[in-house]
Amino acid sequence: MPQTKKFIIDFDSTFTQVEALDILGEISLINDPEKVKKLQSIKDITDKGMEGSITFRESLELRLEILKASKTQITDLIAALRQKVSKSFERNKEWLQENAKDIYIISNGFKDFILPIVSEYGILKENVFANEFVYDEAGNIVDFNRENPLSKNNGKTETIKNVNLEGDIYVIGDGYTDYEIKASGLANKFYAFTENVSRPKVVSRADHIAPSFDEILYINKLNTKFSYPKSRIKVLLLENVHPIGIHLLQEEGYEVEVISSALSEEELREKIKTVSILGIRSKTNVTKKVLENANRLLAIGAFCIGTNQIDLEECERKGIAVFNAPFSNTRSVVEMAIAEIIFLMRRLQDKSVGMHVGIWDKSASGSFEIRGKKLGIVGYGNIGAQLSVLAENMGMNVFYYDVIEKLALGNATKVDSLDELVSTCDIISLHVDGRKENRHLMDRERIGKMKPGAILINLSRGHVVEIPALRDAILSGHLGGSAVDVFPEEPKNNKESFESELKGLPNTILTPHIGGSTLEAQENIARFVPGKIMEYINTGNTYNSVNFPNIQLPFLHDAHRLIHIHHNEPGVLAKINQVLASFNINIVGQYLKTNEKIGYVITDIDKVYKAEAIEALKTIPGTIRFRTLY
Ligand SMILES: NC(=O)c1ccc[n+]([C@@H]2O[C@H](COP(=O)([O-])OP(=O)(O)OC[C@H]3O[C@@H](n4cnc5c(N)ncnc54)[C@H](O)[C@@H]3O)[C@@H](O)[C@H]2O)c1
Ligand SMILES: O=C(O)CC[C@@H](O)C(=O)O
Repeated sequence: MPQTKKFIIDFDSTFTQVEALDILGEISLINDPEKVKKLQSIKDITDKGMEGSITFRESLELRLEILKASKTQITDLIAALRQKVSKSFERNKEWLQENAKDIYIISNGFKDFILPIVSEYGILKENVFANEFVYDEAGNIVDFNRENPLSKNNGKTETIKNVNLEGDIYVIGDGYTDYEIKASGLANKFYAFTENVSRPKVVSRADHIAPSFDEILYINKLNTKFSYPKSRIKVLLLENVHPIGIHLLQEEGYEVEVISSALSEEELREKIKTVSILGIRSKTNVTKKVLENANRLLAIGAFCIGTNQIDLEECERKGIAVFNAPFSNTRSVVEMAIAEIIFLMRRLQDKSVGMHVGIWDKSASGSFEIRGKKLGIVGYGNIGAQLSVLAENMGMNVFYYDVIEKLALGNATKVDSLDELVSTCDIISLHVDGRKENRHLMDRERIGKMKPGAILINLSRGHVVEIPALRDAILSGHLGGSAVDVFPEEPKNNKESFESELKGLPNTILTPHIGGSTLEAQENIARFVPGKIMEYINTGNTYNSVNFPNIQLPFLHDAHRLIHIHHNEPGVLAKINQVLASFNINIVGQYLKTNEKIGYVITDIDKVYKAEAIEALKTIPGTIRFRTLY
C-alpha cells in the first residue's frame, strides 16, 4: 500500500549537518581580520533565533549584515553543503527519491543554496519553500525578499497554511520554528531531529526525539532499506579506544558511549543490559556473569589482539560474534622487544636509573652485543615470526618453539621442545597466546632450566610467567635480567597504582602493558575493528571473527537477508527451508557454515513475504538468534 504521510523537513542542521549561513561566513569572511569574532557572532545569533529568544527576522538581518556575501560565494557554499548532508538522509536517498511527492522542505534558509542540494535527493522544486536573496548588479547579497512569509516571524506556519496540505503531516526539525508548526495545529506530530544538534527547549516539546531519519522511518513502518535504525544500536566503548574508532561508529549512526577505563564485573553487568556492541581492550573481563545480562549484545570488538579476557564459548552460546585486530599492533610489539633485548644486554636500564641519582658507573661488566647471541622465541605466531626476521637482520641467531607446525622464516631454527629452547638460548622472548593452558608456562622449574645469566622477556600475557619464581631467579643472579609488560593483575586505569613483586629488581624493565601502544597501532586497530563490526551488522559477514564460523558473503541486491544462528544440531537447515517453503518464499541464495558449537545460516530471499514467516523462523528449535537485513 502506498504511504500517505507527508513529511515537512527543515534544512539547516536537519537535512544538512550544519547551519548554511555559518558556512557561508567561513567563505565570505575568509580574509577578514575579525573573522573568528564575526563567525562566533553569527553562531550566537543563529542559536538565539533557533531557541526563539530573538525574532527570526532580527536574526536574519543581523547575520546578513555581518556576512557581506556574494553570488559566487553561494556557488562555493553549495559545494561545501554537498559534503555535509546528514548521514541518515544520505543513507535513505532512495527512499526520499521514491517518495518525493510527499516530502516538503520548509526552511528559513535560502532557496539559492537549498534547491541545488535537495534536488539531488529527488525533492521536487515546487515542494521547497525557503527565502530568496536579493543581489545588486555586481552580485553582492544586499537584502532578502521581504515579501516571502518565511522571512517573517511565524513564517513556517504561514507558509504551510498557504500550501494547504492534506493528510497526516509530520514535521522534522531541530529548531523552535519547526515545533511551532505542530503547536499551531498544522501538523500531527513534531519530531525533534537530534542527529546534529539537540536543543533542550525544542526537544522538550517534541512528540518524539529522532536521533536519525532511520528512526522516523522505522517508527512509521516505512523502513525499506534498513531493518533497524542504527541510532537505536547502542555502542559502549571502554579503555581509551582511539578517537578514530569512536568517530567511525558515530558516523555509522550508532549511539556511542565512551568510558576511558575498564569496568569491574559488577559495573559491566549492569551497563551491558542495553548495549548492542561492546568495544574493549585487554583489561575488561567479559565473563559469563556479565554475559547473563547481555541480551541485546550482537558483537564484541576487542580493540587488541588478545581475546582471553572474553568468555568466547559463552559468547558463542549466546550468538554474540567477537572480532579482534590480529595484526594491527604486531609491529609495535616487535620493535619494543628488540629495544628491550638491547637495553637488557647492555644493562642500560640500571645505568640510566643510576645516573639520575648521581651514580657514574662506566664499566663494560655484564654488557654484551646482541650480534651472534641466541634468541629463543616461544610462540611463532604473528609477533614471534616478525621478531624472528628483525632479530636475524640484527645479527642474532634465532631459534623458536611452537605447539603447532610453523614455517621457519629466514635462517631461524625450529626446536622440538620448550625445555631445549630455554636451556640453550641467551634470551627467551615469550609470544604465546593467552589460552588458559599457558598459565605458568614459565614456572619455577622451567625458569630454573634457563641458561645462567639469560634474559626473559614477556610481552604476551601476565599469567604465562610464575612471577615469584622470576623474582627469585633475578635476585639470586640466575637470570641476568627481565622485561615484563604484562601482569597477572593490572590496574584498570591510569589512576590506580601498580603493585608487583618485580618492582625494584635489578636489570628489570617494567612497562604498563604498552607493547601495542603506539599511535600507529592504535589508529590501525581503531579503523580495523569497527570496520569488521559494521560489516557484520550490515551484511552478516563474519570473516575474521574469533568465535563464529567465518563466512564472506556477497552484497545484498534486491533481496532480504535472513541471519539465523543456531546450536549445531541436526536438521536446523532443513527446518528453515521447510518454513520458507510453507510460506512460498523464493530463496535467492543460501550459505551455511558451522563450527563445533553453532551453525550460521544466511538466506537471501525475495522481498515480498508474510511477516508470520519471520515469526516462524524465530521459533525453530535450536535458534539462538535471528535477524533480518534489508
Ligand atoms: N604487550 C602487548 O601490548 C601485546 C600486544 C599485542 C599482542 N600481545 C600478546 O602477544 C601474544 C602473541 O600475539 P600474536 O599476535 O603473535 O598471537 P598468535 O596467535 O599469532 O601467535 C601465538 C602463537 O603461540 C603459539 N603457542 C600457543 N601456546 C603455546 C605454547 N604453550 N608453546 C609454544 N607455542 C605456543 C600458537 O600456536 C601461535 O603460533 C598474545 O598473547 C597477545 O595477546 C601483547
Ligand atoms: O592495548 C591493549 O590493551 C592490549 C594490547 C595487547 O595485549 C593485545 O592483546 O593486543
